[in-house]
Amino acid sequence: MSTPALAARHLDAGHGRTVVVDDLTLEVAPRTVTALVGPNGSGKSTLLMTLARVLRPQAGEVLLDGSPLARTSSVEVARRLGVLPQSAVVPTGATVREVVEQGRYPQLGAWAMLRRRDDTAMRRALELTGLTALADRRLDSLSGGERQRAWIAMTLAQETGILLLDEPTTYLDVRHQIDLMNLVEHLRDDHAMTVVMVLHDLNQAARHADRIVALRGGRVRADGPPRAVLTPTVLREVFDVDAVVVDDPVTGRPLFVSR
Ligand SMILES: Nc1ncnc2c1ncn2[C@@H]1O[C@H](COP(=O)(O)OP(=O)(O)OP(=O)(O)O)[C@@H](O)[C@H]1O
Repeated sequence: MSTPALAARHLDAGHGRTVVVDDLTLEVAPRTVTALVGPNGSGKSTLLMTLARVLRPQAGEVLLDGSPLARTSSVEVARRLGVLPQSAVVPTGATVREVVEQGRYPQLGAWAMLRRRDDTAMRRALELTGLTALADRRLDSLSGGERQRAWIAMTLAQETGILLLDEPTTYLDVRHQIDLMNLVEHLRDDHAMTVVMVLHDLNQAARHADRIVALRGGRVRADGPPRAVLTPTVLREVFDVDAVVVDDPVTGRPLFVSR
């Protein structure tokens, strides 16, 4: 396998002294989409935020393109890794355009030449999230879904090779959920990006991810392609759900239906 885009080695992660993620080892191949799933409190966000260096590992290490994340500069991390956290503080008065522009800060260099690229990156991020018409609206005047799309646009404007998304479809109506999942696949296929995202919708994970990692109690309980993870046994063991798994009539991927 080529150097993993991201790797966790014997990672312990948590909050204060509480260990949430316990001795976790994981390698994420470049140009893949990985879905992290698991019950509430199983450690998905804690893991994602530790991979993003928002949280410091309690033990073990995270590698970004093979190099220790802890020894990579903050600017370099921000250039290579975009993060959409579960909740973000809405800046009072800021417009969508201003928020998305913040995504460009890590890329800003001393050369004025870069401005053109910034404009292009911002325009593209607004277009991809369907926010062009709302660019001058204040973020605090938007609906929950529009605001969520603005955060996603900010993350996209960063133009990183890796995206870590925590429940990106939260607040989105079904049309925008589909658009976002298609966008994730487009970023992988046409822009060689690596995406790790926390999802609660298992059918969405099965449909759009190459790999599903199921956590419970801070440990990996199942890991593999959707067909290997979305099984009645895993659904029972990880989620306490009694379910049947059928073939999605559109994609042929596994689709679960609870009993
Ligand atoms: N800031 C914090 N301080 C202390 N404990 C925390 C903090 N954030 C999360 N936890 C605890 O860590 C554990 C794992 O939380 P985490 O948010 O990683 O789970 P999750 O799988 O993402 O859950 P959910 O599906 O509910 O979003 C939970 O028991 C939670 O209460």
